[in-house]
Amino acid sequence: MINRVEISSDRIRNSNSQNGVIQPLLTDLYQINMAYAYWKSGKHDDVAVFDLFFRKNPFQGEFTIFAGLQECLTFLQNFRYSESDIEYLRENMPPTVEPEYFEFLANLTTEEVTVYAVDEGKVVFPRVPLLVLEGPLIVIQLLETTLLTLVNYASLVATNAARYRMAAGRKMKLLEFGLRRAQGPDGGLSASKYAYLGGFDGTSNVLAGKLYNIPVKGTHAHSYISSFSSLDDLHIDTLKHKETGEELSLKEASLRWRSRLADTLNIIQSEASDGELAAFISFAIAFPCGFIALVDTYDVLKSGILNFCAVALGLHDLGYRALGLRIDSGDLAYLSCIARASFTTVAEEYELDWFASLQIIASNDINEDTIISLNEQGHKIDCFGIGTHLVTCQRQPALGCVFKLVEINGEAKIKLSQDMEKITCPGKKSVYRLYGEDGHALIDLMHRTSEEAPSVWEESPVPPSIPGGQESLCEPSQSGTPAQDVLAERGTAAASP
Ligand SMILES: Nc1ncnc2c1ncn2[C@@H]1O[C@H](COP(=O)(O)OP(=O)(O)OP(=O)(O)O)[C@@H](O)[C@H]1O
Ligand SMILES: O=P(O)(O)OC[C@H]1O[C@H](OP(=O)(O)OP(=O)(O)O)[C@H](O)[C@@H]1O
Ligand SMILES: O=C(O)c1cccnc1
Ligand SMILES: [Mg+2]
Repeated sequence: MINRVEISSDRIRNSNSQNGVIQPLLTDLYQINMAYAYWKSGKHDDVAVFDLFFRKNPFQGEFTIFAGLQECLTFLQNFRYSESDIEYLRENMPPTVEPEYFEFLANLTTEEVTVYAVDEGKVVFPRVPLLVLEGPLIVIQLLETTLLTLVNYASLVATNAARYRMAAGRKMKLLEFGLRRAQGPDGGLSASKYAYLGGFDGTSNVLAGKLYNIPVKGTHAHSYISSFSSLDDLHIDTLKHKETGEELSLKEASLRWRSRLADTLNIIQSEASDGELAAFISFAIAFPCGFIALVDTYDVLKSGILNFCAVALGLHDLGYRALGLRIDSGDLAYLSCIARASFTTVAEEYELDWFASLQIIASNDINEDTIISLNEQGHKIDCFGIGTHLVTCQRQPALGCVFKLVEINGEAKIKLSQDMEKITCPGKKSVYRLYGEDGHALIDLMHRTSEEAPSVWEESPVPPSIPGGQESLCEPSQSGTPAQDVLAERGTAAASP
């Protein structure tokens, strides 16, 4: 399950450019101090093995999605202190530090480091190493903080996104809207990237779309609606018919439809906002093939739905189909049901089947519990736009991945603690995800690399009832239930999380 990966593989060379702040000085000072002390005490040639792992699943959940690997490998491949880095360290470390140390740092690369890793995007469990680094102690020590910062938030957001996906179901469209609320520009970019990895369909973050090839999507804000006060604010109200090219008034068409629809939908036309209608018409003229309207600026039931349907039908007269609407406040379950019922009524009344399946997007402080609650109540939403709680990981703001020394010069090392949770599993380990005959994953089995690999169809001494095999993770395995690789060879579908 945890395989050797090439730091300089094609997938790294071909990967998109890395955020400029990911560089060797993006670390804690104590790493560079330790490296000096190692160097000074002649530990240049010591070979170390470090495990990167977490102790507890986030969000009081049962799983974690591993993310950030590609960024780690790119970082390792490019690892090199620049001249200005060295200059900075020279000026900021104590004057007693020997000048030769800075020469040593200037020539440091990760060439002698071997990386073993779980595939990015896999489901992972506590205590199982996600990354194992083997190589010169000094170099690996210098990598700790950066690797942790690359994996911790990435995996947390990917896990959060996967949980939202599980709550919302496969069919629901999920858009990430979090940039404005993220922990700074960097957090915003990472959130967009790893929410997509965790199962979202797209992002509103344009730079993330460009850098990471994520679909970018967007509607409009309340400011667009409230910038129009009346129909007089419409400077342009015509649009070319999609097929004939004839220039026709979308305003006239929408107004005609609004009068008819007021009867059809039983809404008092005079209570609907003309400013909102003007905003919808102008937005539809700008995006006739992609018209989505935000309908809650004034009143969803008295104004937004009526104005949206009027412009959608006006657009239809001109040969275009609207896409849908977005609701950003109020009771999202109730309002979505009313919106859908209105679409169905219009579809039936005017024999326009497609109108019944217009998209309903909901947003506004949505979190996992909101989605679960909406499902229980029943709703007609097709797409959630989710920002704040997704990117800030409301329920748990950090994942606790750690990076621990487990072997030095072939000798296993342990960290003891009064706190049982903090005791490390010593030694270089291999990890096997064991699958049952039906293709479902049973446990992750971890043992010393020097021990024999588990073999197919041989009984495991590990009780299968232990979830994730976690309590037995430090025990050596003599044999095992069918292993993933062998099942794959036999053509059995291995459970891929
Ligand atoms: N039917 C529902 N069931 C459960 N939660 C809902 C439902 N409808 C909306 N929510 C959630 O309830 C909260 C409503 O928040 P709040 O009262 O601050 O917003 P609002 O008054 O509707 O709109 P705003 O203050 O943004 O104009 C949001 O988190 C929203 O996602
Ligand atoms: O609610 P989130 O999950 O963070 O999703 C993003 C929010 O950002 C936008 O408005 P913004 O919150 O800026 O303004 P608002 O308070 O008027 O909704 C949008 O309309 C959403 O409400
Ligand atoms: O496109 C949207 O509707 C959007 C984008 C960011 C934040 N809120 C909404
Ligand atoms: Mg909001």
